[in-house]
Formats: sequence, C-alpha cells, structure tokens
Amino acid sequence: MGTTCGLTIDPIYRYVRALVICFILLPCIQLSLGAKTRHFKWEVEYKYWSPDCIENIVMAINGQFPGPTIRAKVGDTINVELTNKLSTEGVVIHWHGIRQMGTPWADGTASISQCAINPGETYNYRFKVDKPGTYFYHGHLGMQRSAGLYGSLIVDLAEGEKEPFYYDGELNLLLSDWWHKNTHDQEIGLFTNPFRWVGESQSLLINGRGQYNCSLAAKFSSNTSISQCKLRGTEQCAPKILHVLPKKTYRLRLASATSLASLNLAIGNHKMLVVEADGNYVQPFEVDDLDIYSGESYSVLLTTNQDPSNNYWLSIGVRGRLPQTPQGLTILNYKPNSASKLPISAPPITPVWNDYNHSKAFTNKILALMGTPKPPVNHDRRIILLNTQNKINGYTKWALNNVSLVLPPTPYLGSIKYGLKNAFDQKNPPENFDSINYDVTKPPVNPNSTYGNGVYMLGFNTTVDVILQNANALNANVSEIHPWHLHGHDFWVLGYGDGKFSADKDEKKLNLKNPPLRNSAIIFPYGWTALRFVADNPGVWAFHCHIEPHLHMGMGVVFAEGVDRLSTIPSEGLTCGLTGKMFSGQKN
Ligand SMILES: O=C1O[C@H]([C@@H](O)CO)C(O)=C1O
Repeated sequence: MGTTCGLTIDPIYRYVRALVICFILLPCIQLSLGAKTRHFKWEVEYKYWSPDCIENIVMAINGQFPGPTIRAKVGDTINVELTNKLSTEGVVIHWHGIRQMGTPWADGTASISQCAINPGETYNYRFKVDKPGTYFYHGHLGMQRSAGLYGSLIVDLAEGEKEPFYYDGELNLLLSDWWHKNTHDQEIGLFTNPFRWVGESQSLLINGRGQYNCSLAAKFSSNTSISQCKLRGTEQCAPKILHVLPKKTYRLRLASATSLASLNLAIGNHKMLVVEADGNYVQPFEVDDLDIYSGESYSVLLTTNQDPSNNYWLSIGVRGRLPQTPQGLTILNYKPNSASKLPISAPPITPVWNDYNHSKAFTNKILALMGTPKPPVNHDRRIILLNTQNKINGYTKWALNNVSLVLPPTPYLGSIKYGLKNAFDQKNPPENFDSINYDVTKPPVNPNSTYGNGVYMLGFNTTVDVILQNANALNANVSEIHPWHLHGHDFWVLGYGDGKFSADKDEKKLNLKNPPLRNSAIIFPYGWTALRFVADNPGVWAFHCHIEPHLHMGMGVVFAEGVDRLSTIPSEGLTCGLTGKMFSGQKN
C-alpha cells in the first residue's frame, strides 16, 4: 500500500471507487436494464387484530396484517429498511424463495445469516430479485411466523418478456393458519416437560382473514350449532372476495405461510391448470383440487367458464393431520353478480386427511417445463437425513440422524467467515444413519438424541444429493408429513418413494429427465424424497421442516459453501455473539 502526503492511497482509492460504483455505475446499469431499486421503510409491531373475528394480537408491518405486498420486476433491487418496534424481542424477515445470490446476509435467518434485530434497531435488507414468480416473506425467529409476520412477494418478468401462458387478470392468495393461544404460550409449551403440543389451529386464513365463530357456508351445513356469518364486509375478518368477469382466464397466485397445516384448495365447479411451483414453471396440468404445503407457492390458471349467474366457493381444508379446523372460505364473485350472493351449493369437500394416494398423485404430476435447467447427472456427495421424533432429557424434540438443531448465539455466516471456532460445533454432523438396522416403520427403539449445531460444509460448486427419510414418530402408527425448505437455492426433486430409500433399487427410479426445480419438497409418511442441488451460492443456508413448531423443536440442518469467497459481510448484521465481541475489539 503506498502513501501520499501521509495518507494511504488505498482508502482514498477505495472511497472514490465506492462513490463511482454507487452513484454512477450501478444506476447506469440499472437504467439500461430498466431495473429499479424499490425502497420500503417497515416497522414491525404487535397490534390488536381480529383475523378470524376474535380479537387477538398479531405481528403487523406498518400497521397492516398480513404485511404489505411487495411487487417487483426481475432485476430489481429490493431495499427494506426494517425497524423493530417490538418492545421486548428481536426480529428478522426471510424472503422465502429468493436465492440471495451474492447477498447471503440478507436471507433473514436469525443465528444463521444475521443477528436478530434488537428492539428499536433497524436492519437494511438489500437484495436482487432474479427470477419471476410467486413468493412470500416471513419471520424466521422463534414462532414469529405463527404470530402473523408474513406477506406476499411477487416478481414479474422484466420489461418486454412474456410468460409461457396467457391470462387476463390476477388474484393473489396468501394462506395461513391461526391459533387463539398466543405464540409465547405455544412456544413455552413446546419447551416444557411434559410436552404441550400447539394442537390444531382454530382457523385457516385467506389473505389474513377467516371466520371462527360463524361460517360463510353455515346454511349448507348439517351442523346447526354454527351460525351463518353476518358480515358487513368492512370487518378485519370479512373474506377478501375474488372479483372476476365471466369468460376470462385468471392467474391465481397461491402461497402457504402456514405454521402447521398442509392444505387442499378447491374452487367449486372449476378446474385449475397448474403452471408454476415455487417460482419455477412446470408442465401445465389440470386439477380439481390442489395440495399446498407450508412454504410452497403455486400459480394456477382459472377460466371463468361456469354459469355466470352464480358465484362459487373457494375453499381450503386441512390435509395430513386429523382436521379439527373448519375450512377457510371465500367467494369467487362473477361480476356483475352481487358479492353477497351465496353460491347455490355447499363448498367443495376437502379430500380425507389421510388419503395420501390423492396427495401423491398430485405431487407426482409436478414436472419441469421444457427449457428448465436439468440436474447434473452425477452427485459428488449424498447426505441421508433420517427424520425422527425423539426425547432429550425427557423433552420432546425432532432430530436429523439423531441430532436436534439448537442454533448458536453467533450467526454462522460471521463465525465461518472469521474462523471463530468456538462459535459452533466443529464436527461434521452425521452423513447417514444406520439404515440396515433402523426400522422406519416402528417408533425409535432408543428415542434419545442429542442437541447439536454443526454445519454440513459443502464443497463449492459440488453437486449434493439429500435423501430425506421419514420414519415413525414416538407413538406407534404415526408418521407425519414434513414440508422441507432450502434457503439459498432451488433443488431438483428427483423422486419420492415409500419405505426406506435403497440406493440399489431406488437409484434407477430417480427422474433426471424433467424433475421440477423447487425450494420446498415434502416427505410423505413412512417415505423418502430425493433432492439434488449445486452448492454454488456462497453463504450459510438453513434447510429445515417448514412446520414452525417442528423447526423450533430442532428439525433442521445448516449447509455452508464458499463463505471464503465473500469479500466482505456487512457488520450491521453481526453485532451479537462472538462476532459482536470481535467487532467491539474484545477477545473471544
Ligand atoms: O411434533 C409434534 O408433536 C405432536 C405429537 O407428536 C405429540 O404430542 C404432533 O402432532 C407433532 O407434529
């Protein structure tokens, strides 16, 4: 480094370079591509709200529940200045489905990509949206998604680009589940011995709206104890009516932010054409109803080709768990009919909760649209993750290969970058389980497992296979659906199967021809799911069950790749734990 007049050249040069990049080059590049930076100032706070006609508290953004919808174009930069207005807890927001290429510190995962934002503090999420599609955002700390911290994020094609399908209009549905018990109470129950499970939700919400003490469809029900809702339409719990014109095609954007529920969505008398899954185009296929698991998103095309003198139901109902929650409902209003005109028959019946053949038939229809990138033919590494429900010192947990994840106080992104070896377990977590002796059809013989926070260090640009292996839970004859979500990447879903995965017999069944690219995939009860991805995005990435209480109980792992390639990580997100000490000059 040289000096001029006693000043080092390097800082001056860097300062000038930064000015040139920020104020001249970046705006020029953005202008030439028509891309924009979209600025948002958000404040997160608790607010009284009646999502299902019963007053409760929700996590609101700028006073809204659900949070504001972000709409951007491919190539745009999103800049959310998030201020934590909660009095006593931290907060983060994860941009679900956005891969954060080059900005892993904006992924919004507490303890992984950043420190939780303290009360009163502001964090700048700045990232590019590089792929069109239907996404959403949500809290990623404790049970803040269950508390209502979520909203939609929609990325349109860049100017001049065309979708591979046509539609006249668009409707956006963000689905969620809602409990009357507050999330602090839920959370403490999960960490109590004896265990107190959160139970099934009281309501299902469509765009943050449901009806608990009445039903829009009571008059069609044989249950006389439930009354017909009398809503003016201005209530927080009044359904968001879907206004359409006859003989048109609409794109319904669906995303599930549920904390627990797997849902089935149907529209009375209408078929739907599935065209997008998790921000990737799929080979279009027609369905009467669609399963959507927590963390998934879809676009379906709906043609309003039914009797225009009627309105129709849109319903969501619980799948995969014995439902104790009434269907969520709203109305597809064929204009110019009045929106308050009820459909002439009962809402669609949700398929029986444990009809897994129905779910599998739907899931197996999801294949990549031609032109979607294909997976590498071979993998460099295969990690097999056995999903089990366990006990640790009497506490009920979930574990992967017998390790139940407890996140460390220092975000991995910082501790890996700066080589802070005391920040987390340096041992590689187990790559496999004893697949010869473990009977996935029975409760674990030895249910005890251990806490851990080790990281799967992935070779940069290597091809990684993950086989998710489901098993029996602690109680006999119980195996649950788990929807798994990967941060920082899309993966190819190579296949699903029943029983224990066997490389000999199942390998040849994997689909390398047109597997869908997604960021979420489920494991069916007693089954396995095979995924493949390329570890090409420098950062530290969570991979976990998207059922929020399950993640909180340890059902996740952490992947890291290419962290050494990141030249700088903004210190703004690393002011806690050992990185916090490091930045304040203390010894760790
Ligand atoms: O994690 C869970 O715990 C309960 C049950 O297994 C024990 O109460 C349940 O249904 C889960 O999904």
